[in-house]
Amino acid sequence: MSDQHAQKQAAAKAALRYIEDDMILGVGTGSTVNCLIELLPSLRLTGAVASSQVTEDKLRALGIEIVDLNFAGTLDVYIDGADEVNADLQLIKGGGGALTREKIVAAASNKFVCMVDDSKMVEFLGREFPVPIEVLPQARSYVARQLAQLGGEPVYRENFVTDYGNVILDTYDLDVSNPLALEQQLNNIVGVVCNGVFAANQADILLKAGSNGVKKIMR
Ligand SMILES: O=C[C@H](O)[C@H](O)[C@H](O)COP(=O)(O)O
Repeated sequence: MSDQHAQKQAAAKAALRYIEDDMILGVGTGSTVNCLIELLPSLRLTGAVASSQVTEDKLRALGIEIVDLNFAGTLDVYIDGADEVNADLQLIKGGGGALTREKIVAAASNKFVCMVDDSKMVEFLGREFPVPIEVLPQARSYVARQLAQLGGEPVYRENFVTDYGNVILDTYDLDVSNPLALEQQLNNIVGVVCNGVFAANQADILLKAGSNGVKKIMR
């Protein structure tokens, strides 16, 4: 087992304290969340709102009831990972392509608990990891030109279709110095469904796992 995997498991274990009996839990997507999903059968959940088809399938396989967000109301807690996190608990997400459904569930939750290993912490978002942008297929080329005008370098994610039937432009070199402003600016491009900057829906609590254990950071 790699150190990094052990750290993901430690972060997932630490996240259990935010889950209460009879809760409908918002569940994210990715390898860190997969460590959490393995622990869920021992809990007494009413059900879960899944942030992707992949997560939904994993939860179902473990016998966890899937709840449609439209019938769940506001969730108490959403737990997910991230691709990059800055000191203000703003995030880049969407490496697995689930950003839109993830942002919806995060927005519909009172508390967003984010679990990461040390490697995800950055001083500046977007310097290494590109910003994933979900785009309506027909608008792909137009949106790519708009992103280039903003100084970005969009790369079409080949052989990938989102849960909503859209495509992803992984965009390098965007200026993410003001994440909230960039998030809004990207949303304003016609044809963009959602972008992977989570500034308006940043994490409330960060569980950061490192070689010395899991540190809790509050917003
Ligand atoms: O679309 C995928 C999600 O945003 C994931 O939460 C993110 O990519 C982190 O995944 P992992 O825990 O595998 O690093």
